[in-house]
Amino acid sequence: MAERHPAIIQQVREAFPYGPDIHRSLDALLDNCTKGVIEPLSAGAPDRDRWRTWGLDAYAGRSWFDVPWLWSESYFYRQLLDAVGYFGPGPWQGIDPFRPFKLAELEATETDEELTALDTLEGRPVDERARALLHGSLWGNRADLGFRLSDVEAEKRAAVSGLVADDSETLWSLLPTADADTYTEAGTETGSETGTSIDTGVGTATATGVGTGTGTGTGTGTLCLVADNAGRELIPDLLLAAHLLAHGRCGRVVLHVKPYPYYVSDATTADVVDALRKLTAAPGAAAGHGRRLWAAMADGTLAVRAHPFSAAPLPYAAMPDDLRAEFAAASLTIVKGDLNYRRLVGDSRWNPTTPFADVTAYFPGPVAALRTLKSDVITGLDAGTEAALVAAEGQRWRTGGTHALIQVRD
Ligand SMILES: O=P(O)(O)OC[C@H]1O[C@](O)(CO)[C@@H](O)[C@@H]1O
Repeated sequence: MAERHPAIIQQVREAFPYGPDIHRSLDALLDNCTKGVIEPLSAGAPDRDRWRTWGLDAYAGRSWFDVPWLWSESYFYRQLLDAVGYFGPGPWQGIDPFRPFKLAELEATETDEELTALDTLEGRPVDERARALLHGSLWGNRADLGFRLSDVEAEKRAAVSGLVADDSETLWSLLPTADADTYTEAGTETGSETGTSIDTGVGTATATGVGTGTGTGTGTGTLCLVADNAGRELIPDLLLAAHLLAHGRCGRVVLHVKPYPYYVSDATTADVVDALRKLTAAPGAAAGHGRRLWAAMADGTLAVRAHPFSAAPLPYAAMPDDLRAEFAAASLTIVKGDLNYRRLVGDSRWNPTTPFADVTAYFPGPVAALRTLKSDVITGLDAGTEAALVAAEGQRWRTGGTHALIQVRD
């Protein structure tokens, strides 16, 4: 925090032609978050009461370094938005201070290369495509601009492809195909699926509302996908969603994004729009997926939610009743990324062999975590895996962003 938050303030300051008032507010925030104490929100702040119930009354007056890390980080982003006039009123209202960085990534050569790689996936057996898209979504989590700010070497370090935990078979079992006769997970395709591409069209999936998910194999259940970063993570998330809908593995996808810019690159509704526009404008297979996702938004089979709790400084165990009801009704909730993992299992230094099922027992329905490891929090490892990681790397495997996991509690 001592290094990353000043660096973020500097980058935002340089990215926009802000006027003197905003520069002064940024100066004040820099001073406050490095040397000062947590200050309450102004009386007129629309979310003041919410933050008070989230702990502001208890933490105001304390050093930023003296309260839970998750809380401090979340409040920093909230205060940064205040400093740049995001909550208005005024000319900078609603202007995402991280947008230039997100757009640069969306336009990067690497993003285009990843989209081109989709073409080679077309025509591959459907189970291979499903696995590739799941792994694309998983490893897309390396694309995290906030993390890279304080760890510039992160992107250059090679990913270790063997996962530290892999419950993907359980994940697939929670997303059964609509017609089990045409496709088996083992990779044998029979009947109409043989040789077809992903282009089967999302419209074939039955639209259902949140609350009708059953996970019984009808392919009509709801998948909640709790997104993390925009750009190079959100695009593969959307492509995975397109595949699951097209193959009747769920009838509806609800994409949970942040209600406002957060942790630099976290996805908001505007970023979903940018990602879909990027897909539809791309050459090759990507455009078709983009168009079908666009149509899925129109017919409701793909929905976006921006719940205030998605940017709360609290663990998911403290989720409000309406969100709990949504997750309870879903066939599966996929939770993306490192921060969401910290919120899912609790932001604690767990013994790494603590069962994932135990720490997520409170979650109201089946839940899967797809995450690259960027913080000390880890659960659900078997003792042999942990010992091998420690022998090879000391404790660096926990935070380097080179390892990944798929963990599921059904
Ligand atoms: O985008 P992700 O995967 O949630 O990563 C964010 C994580 O990176 C960090 O910035 C790195 O420590 C953490 O604050 C946070 O858990």
